[in-house]
Amino acid sequence: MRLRWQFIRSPALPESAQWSRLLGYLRPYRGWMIVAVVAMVIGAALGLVMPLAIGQMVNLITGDQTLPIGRIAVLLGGVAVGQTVAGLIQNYSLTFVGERVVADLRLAAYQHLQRLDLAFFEQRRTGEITSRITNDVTLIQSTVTTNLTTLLQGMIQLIGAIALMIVVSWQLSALALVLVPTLVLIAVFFGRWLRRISTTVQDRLADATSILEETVSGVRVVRSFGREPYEVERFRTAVEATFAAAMRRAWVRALFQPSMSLAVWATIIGMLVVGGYLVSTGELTPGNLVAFLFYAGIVAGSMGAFAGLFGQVQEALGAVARVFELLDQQPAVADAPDAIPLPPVQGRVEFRNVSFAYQRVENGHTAPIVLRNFSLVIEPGEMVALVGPSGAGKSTIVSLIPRFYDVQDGSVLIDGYDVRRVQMQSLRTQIGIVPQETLLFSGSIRDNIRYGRLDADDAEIEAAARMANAHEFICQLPEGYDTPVGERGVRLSGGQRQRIAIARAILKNPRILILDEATSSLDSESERLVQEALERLMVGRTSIIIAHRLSTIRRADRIAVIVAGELMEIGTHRELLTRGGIYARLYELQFRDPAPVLAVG
Ligand SMILES: Nc1ncnc2c1ncn2[C@@H]1O[C@H](COP(=O)(O)OP(=O)(O)OP(=O)(O)O)[C@@H](O)[C@H]1O
Repeated sequence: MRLRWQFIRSPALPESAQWSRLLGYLRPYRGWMIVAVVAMVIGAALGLVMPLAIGQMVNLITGDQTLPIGRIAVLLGGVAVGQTVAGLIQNYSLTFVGERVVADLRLAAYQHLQRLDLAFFEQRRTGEITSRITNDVTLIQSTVTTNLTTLLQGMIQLIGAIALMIVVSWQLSALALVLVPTLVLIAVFFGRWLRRISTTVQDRLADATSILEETVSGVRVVRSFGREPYEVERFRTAVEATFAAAMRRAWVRALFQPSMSLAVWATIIGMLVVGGYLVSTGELTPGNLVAFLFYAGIVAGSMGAFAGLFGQVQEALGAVARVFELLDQQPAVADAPDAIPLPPVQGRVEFRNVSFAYQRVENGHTAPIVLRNFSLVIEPGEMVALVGPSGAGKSTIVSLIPRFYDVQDGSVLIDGYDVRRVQMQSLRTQIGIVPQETLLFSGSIRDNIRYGRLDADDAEIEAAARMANAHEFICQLPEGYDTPVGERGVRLSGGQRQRIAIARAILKNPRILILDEATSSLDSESERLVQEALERLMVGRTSIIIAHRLSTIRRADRIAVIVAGELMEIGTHRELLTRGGIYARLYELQFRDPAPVLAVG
């Protein structure tokens, strides 16, 4: 199924504005474009000389010709060589411009993507975003280059050929004026029909592909429910639908070719009959008749090409609109124009009367408030554990510190600086995040740790890995630090990935640390290694932990109990227990429940 894009739509640009914007991308390469256009004009002009030369050759054979054969041969040879060279130059320069524009657009779109806020990514499917930067940009490539020049070339040839046809024989031209457009109309009719059916074939194929994708990535679900026969049946239905659509297309294609050749032959015969009559009356030389037929062919070819172009240009216009829409997407969270760099901080984090709701655009519903008048001050070097039921807003609270989202009310302050007043880069370099699930990028273990600080040398990486209790297991991998990880690399266990994340954070050396403790329990040895690494990491930093384990909570300087987006209690473990409130109840539950999880989330 194809979902519609859910971009926050800026008013769509009119087509002409999109064209001129697209042409803007050609501007840096106008030198190459000029070369291509000149080559194209020369090629088209030579193409128009060719029938004349062939006509002369025919006249020579039939004895109606005065030009010596040597001259004609040189002319024909020259035209052929000239056309080849012009074609070569045109192709190369056009490909160059096309590929450059694609590369520039892709880069611009990717750079823009990196500026967009997290909410943008959460509201869209990954495939849709990547498709804009890959498929849509590629579609544009042919428009900006080949299609534009084909149009230009076709026009030159069309006008030139019609003019020469009239010069050669006005009577035949009048006939052609009726016959050739009929031919083109037939081609256009079939072309449209074919395109419609082709779209259906593509849609059916996409249905089958999405079943394939879903069941490959969700193979565990399929197996665990024993749904293999069901999935095969689902796939079979989709494949058969594709087959049926493809056969309808085959039928139209099969009909297309003979009908077209019939129409072409009828046209040629018509012209030959009238032309033959004109030759017999001496009004036309045989060579001119041949030349005329060639020009008629060129006219038909150019008209057919225009018809084909129309569809392609429409398709490309859609792609252009989609790419520009992405480029025009404004980040909801961006540096203020007068943002200052955040100086190195001590690490005091303050939430001052914060109210927050996620802005969801697609349903038009008012987003529920997640945090209500939330205030909390965390002193430099302090370790605060956030606890509370699932969905209480713990992850939301920590995501406001690096300004992943902007608050609707109140403010988040770091060392007294409002996070909206400072440059995001300077803010985020001072914050380290160790998530529940660590994403490793494709590359080696070393590259993945270096992600914490790109200029770190090998010794620093190793030291960080040692502190994170990761050095030992890394050394046991087949290629040590150079072992590839990620999609096609080794698969690391949950505990190992966490220790890589900790090593990254150690290398980054941030003043403020955000930890989202993993909920899935590790085996006790792995747990001990992770805990030890975390403790080393937290020393001397402000740490905010979304805590799930009692051991972590006990160690915290203060525990903040969050329920439904509000701070219900705060204090040390002991204080909160003696208070006998929500925390005490949660703690009691903890003892009745053997799982070492306080906040289920
Ligand atoms: N990216 C998001 N977009 C929209 N709503 C969200 C988003 N993330 C969380 N929410 C909603 O905000 C509320 C708070 O979620 P949050 O993840 O902060 O809770 P939590 O206490 O961290 O829960 P858990 O322990 O289960 O992770 C929930 O109702 C959730 O549905």
